[in-house]
Amino acid sequence: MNAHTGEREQLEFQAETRQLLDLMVHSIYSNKDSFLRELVSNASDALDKLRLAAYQDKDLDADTSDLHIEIAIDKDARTLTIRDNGIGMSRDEVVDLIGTLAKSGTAELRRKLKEAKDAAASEELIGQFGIGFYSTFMVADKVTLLTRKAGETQGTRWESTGEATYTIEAVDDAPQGSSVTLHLKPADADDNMHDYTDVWKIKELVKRYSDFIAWPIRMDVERRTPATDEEPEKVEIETQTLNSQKALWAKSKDEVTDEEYTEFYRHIAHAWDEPLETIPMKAEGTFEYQALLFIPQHAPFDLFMRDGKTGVHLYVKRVFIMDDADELLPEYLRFVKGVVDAQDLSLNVSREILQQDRQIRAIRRRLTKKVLSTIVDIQSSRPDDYRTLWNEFGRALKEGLISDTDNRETLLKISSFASTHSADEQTTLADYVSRMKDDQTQIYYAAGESRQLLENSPHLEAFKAKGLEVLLLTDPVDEVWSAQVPEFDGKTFQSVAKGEVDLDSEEDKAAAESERQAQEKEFEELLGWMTTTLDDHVKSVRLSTRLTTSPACIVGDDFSMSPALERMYRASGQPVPVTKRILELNPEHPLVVALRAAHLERPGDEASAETAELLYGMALLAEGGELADPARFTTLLANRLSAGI
Ligand SMILES: Nc1ncnc2c1ncn2[C@@H]1O[C@H](COP(=O)(O)OP(=O)(O)OP(=O)(O)O)[C@@H](O)[C@H]1O
Repeated sequence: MNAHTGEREQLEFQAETRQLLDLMVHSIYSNKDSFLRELVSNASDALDKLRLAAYQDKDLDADTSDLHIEIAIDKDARTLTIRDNGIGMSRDEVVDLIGTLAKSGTAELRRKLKEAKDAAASEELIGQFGIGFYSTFMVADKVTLLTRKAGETQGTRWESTGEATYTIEAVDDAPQGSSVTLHLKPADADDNMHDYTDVWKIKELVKRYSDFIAWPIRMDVERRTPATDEEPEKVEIETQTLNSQKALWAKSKDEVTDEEYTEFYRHIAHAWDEPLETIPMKAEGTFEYQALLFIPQHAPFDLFMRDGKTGVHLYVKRVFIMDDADELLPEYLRFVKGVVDAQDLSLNVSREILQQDRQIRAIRRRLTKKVLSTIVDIQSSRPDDYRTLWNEFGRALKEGLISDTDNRETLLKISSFASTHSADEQTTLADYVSRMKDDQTQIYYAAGESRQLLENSPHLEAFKAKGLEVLLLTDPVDEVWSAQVPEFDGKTFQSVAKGEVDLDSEEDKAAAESERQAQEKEFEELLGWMTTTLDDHVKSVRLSTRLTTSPACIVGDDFSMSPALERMYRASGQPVPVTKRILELNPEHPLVVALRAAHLERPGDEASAETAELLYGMALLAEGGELADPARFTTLLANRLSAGI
């Protein structure tokens, strides 16, 4: 749609945006000052983008001679304007970026905000999602955005009161870049709403939130010379630069305050919370670079989304090159935010070049090791922070167990898992090993969809009876790493649902073995017959050493895929052949004993075949599996029950 100057259109906000705006207007967030940080942050990004665009496209018709941010106050009109001469936005971009919430996950944010009971909970959520431009409606009852994209001639004016609609019109004389004018609500000290037309307040906020911004933030300030006997009062306007523009990553840790680090983190990560840990790094020598990394306190909502963002920005000699430089850290550390400033790369380095660059690979190795060793330190010295970190990012870190064999040992060390040892505390592998029984040689684990399902699964019966601790793994990624990681501290990982388990202690072994042989003989006929009868469903039927109370369970081969993993692959659209597993029977269970007797007495009896099939179905249900034909199962069950009554 093309509009010309004078044609003002009224458009509606997308429903989700409207609700989010509503929350902003009625201001659930107590730190109202932060709108300024958001606007300055956006302006700074726009300047970064323009510098880069001009560098990459020599023909771009843009003015890059004095890139800066300007803040203007109009006390009489009660407006505050934040202006930049950066990249600007086209009309379509304004509609897309400002009129709709293009971000995925917005619906989720809204739902969670509704559930959030108090301001603290809301703030936490905003920290997770970020609300950027919309934060202006916390302090303004009308916002005007005037913008012109660098290289284009026509500008756009957008205006809204934060209600259902906004207006948009084309303008001919807009300067390059964007200016956002806030028509301020009345100041209200009780509601943390300061007077944002107060020069000192603005100076203080810029200093506090945006001092490190690399571009000058300027403001015209009145300078009054008091009247003397000879001269009347003189009022001059002086343009001041409010920020020091110092790159924090180039400073050593003791030169920077925690507040400065926090504000920088918020700028770089588009976050509203505080970092859990700040990691400054400096490398001199062959590859010179500085890095400043942050581990957040909260996982972003898109941590597990396909197009989720990675967090490290690349600079070359202080010049912003790209955000989301995903070559700088492995994917499993995508929650780490920050910047890397490399000295020896070319300014027009592309993503493709990054992938092959030796220096980048060396930086990536160093950063990875540093982040992991930092987590090791947090684990040993700040248990509460470690728990937060693991709860938020453990699932991502466990992906590293699969992809990063170089750091596997460290990753195993920092991992924690639920276990049968405690109902609410997770355990490290080292702690598990310290509790192992004298003759225990393996680390046992059960993998599945929920703790409850695993705890009650027949697979765990003998482990429980013998007091053996079992890790309870419920993340999809657990199924994958546990099958690939060979060992921890010399102990192999053994699934309770795979292979044959031998839980007898050394002294009991001989007795158990001879009893087993006797039982094998006794049940030989039944097992052979059941294997044939259930041929469509299972690979074989055998006696179990893991059951104490259930009649039967189903187990996989040592290397077969578990049913949960099969379902996961199928859900993601990958074809997976059906693997037949093994049905194990509990030779002590009355039902199994009776079935053996019935089969011997009346071979070929339909009732025995039905009972065999029911046993298989029950074992499947007990592990949380799904019946292929539930209607048939219920019919068989009804038959058997009525025959018994
Ligand atoms: N001053 C500006 N100049 C150019 N583009 C801008 C400017 N301000 C905002 N934008 C565009 O609008 C988009 C949305 O801005 P908004 O502040 O809502 O979110 P954000 O900065 O992307 O992320 P966050 O919500 O985490 O702050 C930006 O990504 C940017 O593309």
